[in-house]
Amino acid sequence: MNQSILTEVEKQQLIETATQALDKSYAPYSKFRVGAAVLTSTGKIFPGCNVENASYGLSMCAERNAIANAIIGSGKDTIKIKAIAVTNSQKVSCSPCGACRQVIWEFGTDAEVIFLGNNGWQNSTIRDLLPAGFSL
Ligand SMILES: O=c1ccn([C@H]2C[C@H](O)[C@@H](CO)O2)c(=O)[nH]1
Ligand SMILES: [Zn+2]
Repeated sequence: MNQSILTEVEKQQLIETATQALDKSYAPYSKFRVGAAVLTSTGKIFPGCNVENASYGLSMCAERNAIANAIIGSGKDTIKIKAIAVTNSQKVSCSPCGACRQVIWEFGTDAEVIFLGNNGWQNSTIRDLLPAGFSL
């Protein structure tokens, strides 16, 4: 468990936004609803949910949809991810998948990652989850 760089209010708002995003999830195939929320360095929070497809491999994770939403909603060339929270409808331990870790890394090598672990909310960093992430 890492020390959080967020205020308690920021953390609760991020978790609340990720939890609300669960209701928007489109997951008729796996029935595994995922909600995520990105906190940018400007202090704004953006939600995302997983969106599946009948062609299963085209399904998109909640984390990457939240990042896309943050980019669209930020109106700047790029964003900096301060933190990302992720939760799921089954309340099982679930950290971002490998693809999402690399995409988080792209927009915040110091990002905090808050996810539902085995014993409730767990704090980590993208550096811990993705050692030696790829950058150009
Ligand atoms: O971190 C994760 C892991 C899985 N999923 C989605 C993809 C798919 O729709 C469903 C089951 O894998 O969960 C996410 O959104 N984020
Ligand atoms: Zn993913």
